[in-house]
Order: sequence, then C-alpha cells, then structure tokens
Amino acid sequence: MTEAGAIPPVLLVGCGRMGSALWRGWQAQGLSPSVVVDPTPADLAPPHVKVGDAGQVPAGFRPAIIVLAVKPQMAERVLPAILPFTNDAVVLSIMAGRTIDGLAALLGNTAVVRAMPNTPAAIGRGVTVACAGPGVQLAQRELCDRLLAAAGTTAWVDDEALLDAVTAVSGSGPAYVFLLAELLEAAAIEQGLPAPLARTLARLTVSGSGALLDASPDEDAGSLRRAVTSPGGTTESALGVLMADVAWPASIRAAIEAATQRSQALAR
Ligand SMILES: NC(=O)C1=CN([C@@H]2O[C@H](COP(=O)(O)OP(=O)(O)OC[C@H]3O[C@@H](n4cnc5c(N)ncnc54)[C@H](O)[C@@H]3O)[C@@H](O)[C@H]2O)C=CC1
Ligand SMILES: O=C(O)[C@@H]1CCC=N1
Repeated sequence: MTEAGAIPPVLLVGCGRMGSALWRGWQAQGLSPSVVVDPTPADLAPPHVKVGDAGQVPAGFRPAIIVLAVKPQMAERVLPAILPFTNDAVVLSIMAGRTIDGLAALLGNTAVVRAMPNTPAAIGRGVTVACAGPGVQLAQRELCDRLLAAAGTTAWVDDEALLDAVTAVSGSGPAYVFLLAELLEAAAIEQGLPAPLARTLARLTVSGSGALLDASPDEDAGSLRRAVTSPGGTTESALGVLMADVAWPASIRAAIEAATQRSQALAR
C-alpha cells in the first residue's frame, strides 16, 4: 500500500546522469517501493530493487508511473519489455527527440508525457518543460509534475513542437554555461594567471554570477550586466568585442537554431 504522502511506485528505466538525479529527488521526498532498470551493477537500498534488464522486473510490480531516461536510441530495445507494466501507469519520457506519437505507437494505448529536464536537476536546481499527450488524466499529469518538481522548477506547454527550442535553450543550456567557464579559464591562463587561480576565478565568476541572477528576481540580466560596466572601463572594452553583431549575438542565435534543428531532426 502507498504510504500517505509518499511518491507512488516508480519504474525508472535508465539510471544514468538524468535518471539518477531524478531518483535522488524522489527518494528525498519519500518514495514507495520502486524498481530501477539499468545494466550497470550498483545495488539500491531496500525496499527498492534494481535489475539489469526490463525483462527481469518482478512480475507483480504495478508502477503508477514509468520514467524513460535511457538514450533515445535505446527506445525500440527497451519499450517492448516494459509493456507488461504499462496497465494504469503513465509513461514519462525525458528522451530528447522522442515524440509523444512515436512513443505511443510503440506503447499501444498508454498515456505519455514528454519532458525535457536539465542537469542542474542533480542539485534540485533543474528546470523542466513538459507536454502531456492525448488521454493523460489530470492525476497522471499531477504525478508527473510532482516527480519533475523534485528536481527543480517545472513548466508545461500544450504545443509539443516547442520542446525542440526548450531542448536547445535549457536542456542543452548548462553545456553553454560550462563552456563559458572553460573558455574564461583558458583565457585567464593566456593572460599569465597561474592555472589553479585561473580555474578558481572562472568557476566562482560563473557560479557567483548565476547565484546573483537567482537572488535578483526583480532585475533583468541586462541590468545586472550594466551594473558591472563602468563607462570607459574594462568591461566596456570586453563587451565591445562580445556584443558585436558577428560575435555573441550571432553565435548564440546560431547555436540555439542549430540545437533546435537537431532536436527536430531527431524526432521519431
Ligand atoms: N544529460 C542531459 O543533459 C540531458 C539528457 N536528457 C535525456 O535523458 C536521457 C538519458 O540521458 P543521460 O542520463 O544523460 O544518459 P546516461 O548515459 O548518463 O544514462 C543512460 C543510462 O541508461 C542505461 N541503459 C543503457 N541501456 C539500458 C537498457 N537497455 N535498459 C535500461 N537502462 C539502460 C545506462 O546504463 C545509463 O545508466 C537521454 O534520452 C537524454 O536525451 C534530457 C535532458 C538533459
Ligand atoms: O545533447 C542532448 O541531446 C541531450 C538533450 C539535452 C541535453 N542533452
């Protein structure tokens, strides 16, 4: 029986970076006995069970929700084996590019929710956008939202096509921010700073600026940027390079467009 307030039983398929980040959030909230399918050997603390293959899920297990967190290319291999567990369960997929229609075609009549989280979920600071497919009941949508909210902020869209741009902006977005930290570190070394100091400055500048943005809900990013920029000063010199039309405005636009198009191309 489901404990009052606990998250009902979950079948998690794929417990890598994103799956394990989500799992940690659910455990912190209290999770009814659940099952993880992943071929990697680590065990789970009881009452949860980990099996290496979807075919080994205990036959009597009745999940309220099945979360698909394997690579998109694994879907065809994994989905047939979870069919015996789809009865009343809603399927929540975080696989990039895998469409609601495509998954529903593989899963028969099952209710499908598609979502795009991001890796700050690992510290409860992710952001996820979700879209409910046809036939998803309100209670199923609320359950999906509860599971996703354990990893941070959630938003829902009615138009699934928007998930391509969401994937480009927030799904892939942490990589762009980490790239900025990498490039700052390399440039600092080029200017003669010792490597350990360059690394510290780059990391703390990125993380501290993110924290300041987070702590300033009433200020937009442009105003925080202007607060750093003294007329005729050093920041202005740097921003003259970065904000030239051919520099960051063009490259960020092109990068988001490329990722959006890639997400569209992956659709199936
Ligand atoms: N990493 C990211 O930033 C984001 C990833 N996603 C999506 O999340 C999904 C998972 O991505 P990651 O966690 O990054 O990948 P990952 O490679 O860290 O995790 C995938 C997991 O699936 C397991 N696996 C492999 N074959 C399996 C099978 N037959 N049955 C069950 N599990 C199996 C692997 O052992 C691994 O632990 C992908 O579809 C990706 O598009 C979505 C948003 C962000
Ligand atoms: O790069 C990818 O395809 C996945 C989706 C968003 C982040 N990682």
